[in-house]
Amino acid sequence: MSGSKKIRLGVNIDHVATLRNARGGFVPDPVRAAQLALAAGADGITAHLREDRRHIVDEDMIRLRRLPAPLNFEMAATEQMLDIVLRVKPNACCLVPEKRTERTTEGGLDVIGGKKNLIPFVDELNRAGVRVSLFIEPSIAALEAAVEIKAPVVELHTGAWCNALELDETEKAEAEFLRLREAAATCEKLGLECHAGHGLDFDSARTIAALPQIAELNIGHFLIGEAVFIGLEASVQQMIAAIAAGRAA
Ligand SMILES: CC(=O)[C@@H](O)[C@H](O)COP(=O)(O)O
Ligand SMILES: NCC(=O)COP(=O)(O)O
Repeated sequence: MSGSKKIRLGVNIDHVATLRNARGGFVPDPVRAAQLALAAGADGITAHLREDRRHIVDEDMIRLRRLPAPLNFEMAATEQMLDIVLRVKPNACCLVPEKRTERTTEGGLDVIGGKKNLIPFVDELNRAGVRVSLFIEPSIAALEAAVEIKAPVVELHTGAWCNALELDETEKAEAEFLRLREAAATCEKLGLECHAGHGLDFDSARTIAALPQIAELNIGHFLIGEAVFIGLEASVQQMIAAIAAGRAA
């Protein structure tokens, strides 16, 4: 697999909705953020319809789907979500674990314990023409389960690595990066398309972009936070430049 191919950037606009919901009402509008991100060069939009609707709500998904850009619909593997995703018909759907009390997605989907339920769930999405990815820990066992589940794509959870970098836990960060590197290489062997995301900033995105198997990065919280200081377009453009620099290194 060539590492020279451009990495797609999916901009996750969830936290524009977090800000909107803090006051109620309609502003700031995540759809406007999506339009700006696309104008700045993002390849697609990612949004997570959480079961508790803490940020993105159902109507946001319908409006995001009308944009002329790929929509990656993140959701828990529940019957209610399946019903919504089959109506919205996004280009892609990323299945993620959810816990009501978590502040953010704490780990990867339990693809080993949940295999029996995930096989028919993913089959239904595959048959509907929605490209499915599984948001998983960078572990070989999880990748092998993803193949059995017949998901064409996995998204490696980069949160543990990014947290270690942020806390200056050098040894842990190195160990987590090795896990990601090995998992990305295993994706290639198993025929899985490899995406990654969670907690990435300009530096970590540049570093992970050097892994030749990475085809797509989905990044949200940092970009929206940075937009407060430099604007969303500049934030997305700097991220695209960081990813391109990492890929070229
Ligand atoms: C799957 C995932 O973890 C993210 O896309 C997430 O939705 C970002 O926002 P929160 O985890 O804060 O809901
Ligand atoms: N799956 C995308 C994702 O997890 C985005 O996380 P973050 O960049 O908002 O931390």
